[in-house]
Amino acid sequence: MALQCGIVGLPNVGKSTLFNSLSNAKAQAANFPFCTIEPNVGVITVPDERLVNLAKIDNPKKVIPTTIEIVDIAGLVKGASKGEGLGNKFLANIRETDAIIHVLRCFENDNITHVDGTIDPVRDKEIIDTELQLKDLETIESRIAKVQKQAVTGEKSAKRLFEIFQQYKNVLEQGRSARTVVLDKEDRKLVRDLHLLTDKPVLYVCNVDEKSAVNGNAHVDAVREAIKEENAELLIVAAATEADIAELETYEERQMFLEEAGLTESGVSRLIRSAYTLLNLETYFTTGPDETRAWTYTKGMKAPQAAGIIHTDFEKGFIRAEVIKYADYTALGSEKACREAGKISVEGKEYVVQDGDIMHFLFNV
Ligand SMILES: Nc1ncnc2c1ncn2[C@@H]1O[C@H](COP(=O)(O)OP(=O)(O)OP(=O)(O)O)[C@@H](O)[C@H]1O
Ligand SMILES: [Mg+2]
Repeated sequence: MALQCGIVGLPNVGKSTLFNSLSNAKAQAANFPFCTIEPNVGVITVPDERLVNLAKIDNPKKVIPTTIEIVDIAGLVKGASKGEGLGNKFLANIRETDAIIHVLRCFENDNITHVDGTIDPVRDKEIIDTELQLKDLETIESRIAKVQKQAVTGEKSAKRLFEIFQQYKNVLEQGRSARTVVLDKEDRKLVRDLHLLTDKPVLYVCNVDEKSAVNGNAHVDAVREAIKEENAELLIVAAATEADIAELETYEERQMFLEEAGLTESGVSRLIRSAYTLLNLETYFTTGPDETRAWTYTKGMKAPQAAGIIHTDFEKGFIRAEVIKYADYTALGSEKACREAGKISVEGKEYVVQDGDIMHFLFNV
């Protein structure tokens, strides 16, 4: 299943415009608040030069990039956690995502309505954060009520859970996000089914005008200062410009347009790369005469789990993996040459897959 990133922000800040610049599925983007009600879902193929280079070597029948899903969600307003605006429905859409792309309006334009009258991305960010935190507080309070009894009489894990919930509650009550609570691996497992909104990794996208696409502006600086302690990524994107670029037919045209705007890489590529880092994702490849394909896995995964992404049987019946490094494959030009040069390593269940590995799994079922 593809990972999902949800685009959130106040109404009319450019969420659908950003969505349109990212995906081929088109959402309605217009200058009025609450233009989007039903979430728009788009699939983005992850651009990867290595996939192209491998395909050049093997010339397969099919080349399959890996994908992530982007969801354009309705705008959120103050009071959403209490059902204002599109309130709870909106929050349910966010709960289903793996990461949040938080769009902040950092462009001045008197013709585009701002629901709060002035351009102030730091205030906007706080409005959204507060709503998400209030919703999390509600979740945590109801969970605390449930484990309270067990925490006194029950097992050690229930006691620990109770402590962690209290920690979350304290943080949220101070107006901070759940992601500021740092847990070790064991504790993480305990709270796996909690799905707090403010625990999801977040990427801030400062939506600027075309002139500020490269260096940003004072609004961007203010956001950068405000998120300094959050351990979050910030990306400057001129969404309206990017959406125009995405409309162009050919790669050459798009490249020319980008250069005119002073950009070397499209916002789409930058955003996807950031989302990958944010979600702790890497890519391995499989390649041969039939198919060259990129697979997304979570950093640190061992060979059997990584094989399970292709098919659960690969994980269940895992025997071993043959691994070729991308650099060797492209330098030597074929699997045969790699074999002859001793560049294929045979790895077992404990092998930790590395970004760019070319994998061949052996399994029996
Ligand atoms: N960087 C930008 N510069 C100028 N105008 C922009 C920029 N980004 C978006 N806009 C304009 O802002 C308006 C609102 O954009 P959009 O519909 O994408 O907002 P939204 O956040 O999806 O709103 P809603 O929450 O109502 O769905 C549109 O007219 C769009 O063209
Ligand atoms: Mg919209």
